[in-house]
Amino acid sequence: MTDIQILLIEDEHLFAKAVRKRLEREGFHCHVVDTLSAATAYCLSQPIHLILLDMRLPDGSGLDFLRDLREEYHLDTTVIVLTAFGELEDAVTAMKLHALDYLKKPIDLDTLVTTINKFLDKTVLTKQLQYSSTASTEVVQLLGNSLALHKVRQQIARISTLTSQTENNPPNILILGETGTGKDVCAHLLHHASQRATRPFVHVDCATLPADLIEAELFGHEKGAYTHAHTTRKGLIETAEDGTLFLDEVGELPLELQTKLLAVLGRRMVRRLGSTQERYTGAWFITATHRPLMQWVEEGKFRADLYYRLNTLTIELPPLRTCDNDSLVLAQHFAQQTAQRYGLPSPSFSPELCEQIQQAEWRGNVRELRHYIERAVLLSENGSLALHGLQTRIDAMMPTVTEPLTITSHSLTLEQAERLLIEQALAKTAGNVSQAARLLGITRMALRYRLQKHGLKAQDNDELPTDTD
Ligand SMILES: Nc1ncnc2c1ncn2[C@@H]1O[C@H](COP(=O)(O)OP(=O)(O)OP(=O)(O)O)[C@@H](O)[C@H]1O
Repeated sequence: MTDIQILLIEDEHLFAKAVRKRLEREGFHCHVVDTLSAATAYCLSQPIHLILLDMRLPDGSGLDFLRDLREEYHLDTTVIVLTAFGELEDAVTAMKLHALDYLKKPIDLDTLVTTINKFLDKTVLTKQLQYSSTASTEVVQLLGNSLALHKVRQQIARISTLTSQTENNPPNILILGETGTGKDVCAHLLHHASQRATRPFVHVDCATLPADLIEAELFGHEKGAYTHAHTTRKGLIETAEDGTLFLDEVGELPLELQTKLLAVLGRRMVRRLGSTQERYTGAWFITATHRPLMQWVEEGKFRADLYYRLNTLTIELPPLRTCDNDSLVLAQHFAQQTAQRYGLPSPSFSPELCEQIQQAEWRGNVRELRHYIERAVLLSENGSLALHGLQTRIDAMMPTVTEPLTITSHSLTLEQAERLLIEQALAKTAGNVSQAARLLGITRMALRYRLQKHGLKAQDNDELPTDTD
């Protein structure tokens, strides 16, 4: 990663996710917000090199934001405007407000990256970009001490043993998991541990490719196959050769393409659009999705036969909140890594910070934790990590008390109130001690102590042995 910080202001979540992933692959840091108010708060608190600004946001117009940025906050951050069809006038106004460029939607991600790189070429950031092209090849790992992560690493190792000994087509792998849990990392690890490590690894993000282009992108086309096919081009399946084709967000594939993909997996033959010739593909198919694919099969949104074909083997990445203590292990790793990268003093974690990191929900999983920690390290003084924001996040997750507690002659004792709250928390979390502890704002250890004190029992469905608290 470079230290180039990009802020994407966009409320189309799938598109935003695709852009963010692509930019991260290029070695940039990308933070996404979906409202102008969040964007303003972010711009005023974080160093940003570039803003990608959508014109229509739920709480106002991108132009007003740009005007405020320049005239009220006097920020000259470079802005690239993303406009939809018919918003050309807005683009012109944006240029007058010193936007660097505008790109028309649907945005081609290659063009977006080229535009960003052109901007970087022109600035003093060039050096940092050169650093990124070497750093982006940094070895990726799935870190974490939890049992759940350990199981994932074991699965990867088992598949690697299988695939490192044979030239035959390895089994298709389906990687499942919430956003930010490490599905990309997992796909790369599988590729690098296989016999194919030195061959192509082609990453296709099915959520990014526009529906009308995706078929030509995947299968390629002959010259003249359709209006804009001016040359013959091979598709991404062919480009993967006998390496790996990683179909990310495979749940987003339109149904008719699911049928075509099923045929490729069955017969291992690909035919370019407009061609009669079939070509063999020896690519290893790894797919990933954050969607509940099985449920989608039941709802008719995803082909059952393709689902079963894709998940010869399934790897399920656990959400960070179910991997006790991993958030802290990862936080310390990311903090150390960031400090080293920027030549900062080794960060120190106070006991309160450790506790807060462990109690936070991390809905965006490892990605969110990583970004939070990287920011905290960059903003910290003398290596002592700042807590800004995290406490607010935790407070926001705590249930709000709508009625003030009052003492009456027949009210509960403190002891009884505590027991009642614990019982309610356990009922809410179906007996899960970790989740109940989070709800109550105490550590798992503290909750266990209180459970014992009140003679309460909880269903222990946690991942780790209790002494790891
Ligand atoms: N266990 C882990 N150890 C170290 N880094 C991790 C781990 N899991 C994820 N990361 C890091 O978190 C970030 C997000 O990971 P990744 O892109 O693989 O997630 P993802 O599941 O593919 O997300 P999405 O569904 O949004 O595509 C990356 O920077 C990755 O290196």
